[in-house]
Amino acid sequence: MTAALPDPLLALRGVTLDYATPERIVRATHRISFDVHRGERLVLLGASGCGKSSLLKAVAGFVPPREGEIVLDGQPVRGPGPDRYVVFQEFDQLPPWKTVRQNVAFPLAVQARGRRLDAATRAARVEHALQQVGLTDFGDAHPHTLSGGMKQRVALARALAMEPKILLMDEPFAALDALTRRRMQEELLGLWDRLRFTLLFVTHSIDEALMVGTRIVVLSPHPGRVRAEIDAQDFGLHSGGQAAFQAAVDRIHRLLFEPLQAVGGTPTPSAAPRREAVQ
Ligand SMILES: Nc1ncnc2c1ncn2[C@@H]1O[C@H](COP(=O)(O)OP(=O)(O)OP(=O)(O)O)[C@@H](O)[C@H]1O
Repeated sequence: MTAALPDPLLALRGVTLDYATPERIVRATHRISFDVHRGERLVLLGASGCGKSSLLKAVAGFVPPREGEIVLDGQPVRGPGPDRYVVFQEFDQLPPWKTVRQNVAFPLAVQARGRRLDAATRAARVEHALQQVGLTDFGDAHPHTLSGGMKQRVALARALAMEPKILLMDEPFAALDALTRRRMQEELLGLWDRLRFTLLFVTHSIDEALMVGTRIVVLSPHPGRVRAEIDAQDFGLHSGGQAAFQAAVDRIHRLLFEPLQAVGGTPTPSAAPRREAVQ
């Protein structure tokens, strides 16, 4: 007997996203379906323009689907909400005049205007978030005195203080040099090891997808369709030189850039995505 999978935390069902421009309708994604389970690090991987950011915005509630639905913890997504937190490339954009503690408290204070969150609860959440990311001793420091990795931890503490059900990250490390990017990935995975938050992470780097994700949804070029789902649990930051890792990179490269027939798929728009382990 096979054990039933638990209900997904996040489910996208046939999500088509369109943008109306004065000249025409731009289709960003076509009938995208995938699940994200609790504690999973799901990566959306695809070439520029395949609709990754649009999907993230739709999950965040900023772009309504043209068709299909997005369900978070059993509730249809109808707009933005505190149960989802988007971590932008903000590590260097923390207001420099605010201390670390004030930076972490800020989104919570903004959100509290619409909700009943008293000051004591907010302060407790801030301290807890600082402790979760190991920055308790730096609460009174200002961002310019911190390393890049510590700034990322501040950004994540801001998110954790909001207690969202899922963290959404859109190419957070794209603008960084290779060494810094690597350090940031280490910080992120180190925190995940301790806290096991649920992460939906967008990238166009195959290596990053394999290292950061426990599972990868590979999207075809514009408009994005699900091309394959890849199990990446066995890869991590230190898999780089391994033959199995290189084989996975090559396979995903083919999935991304070769016509569907060439990699053994069915060339219909509604083709079911391939679910495969690449090791
Ligand atoms: N506000 C908008 N108005 C019109 N078209 C848009 C808008 N936002 C995105 N698009 C179009 O939707 C498609 C998907 O864009 P999106 O930014 O989601 O792709 P992406 O995969 O995140 O790309 P990148 O990796 O370059 O950020 C593109 O063709 C883009 O031009």
